[in-house]
Amino acid sequence: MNDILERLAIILEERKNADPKHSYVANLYQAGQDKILKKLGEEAIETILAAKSMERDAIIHETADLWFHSLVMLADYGLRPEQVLNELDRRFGLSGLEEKANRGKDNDDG
Ligand SMILES: N=c1c2ncn([C@@H]3O[C@H](COP(=O)(O)OP(=O)(O)OP(=O)(O)O)[C@@H](O)[C@H]3O)c2ncn1[C@@H]1O[C@H](COP(=O)(O)O)[C@@H](O)[C@H]1O
Repeated sequence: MNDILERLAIILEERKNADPKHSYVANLYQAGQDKILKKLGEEAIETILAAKSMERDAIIHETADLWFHSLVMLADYGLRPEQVLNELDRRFGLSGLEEKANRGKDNDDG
């Protein structure tokens, strides 16, 4: 399995001590949480627009930007991609419909 998410996470940690003049990621950290979240929102919108355009290369490019900025957001919060992958792994095989129905039961109980 490709380990690019983990390799990127290591770089993103290192960039916490890098010079913003020489690093896009260090620049984002310096600009702060609101800037990181703004970029994440922009990339989400650009991904949607690419999907609407139905241009496959654009969809891949914009989704990569979205995933990358999600990793920056996670790193900013001290979280690692492995934790998200573990959550997806935990959900694997559990139907979204089933999960939603169980959520309803939990609400009825409480
Ligand atoms: N994967 C990426 C990556 N994907 C996208 N980007 C940058 O994310 C930005 C996307 O912003 P936009 O497309 O909105 O373009 P923009 O107009 O330049 O952005 P703004 O001026 O609006 O902020 C661009 O500057 C891209 O270069 C990335 N920058 C870095 N990485 C990885 O992060 C590592 C560390 O990067 P540095 O910290 O710059 O060394 C690199 O070695 C790469 O592996």
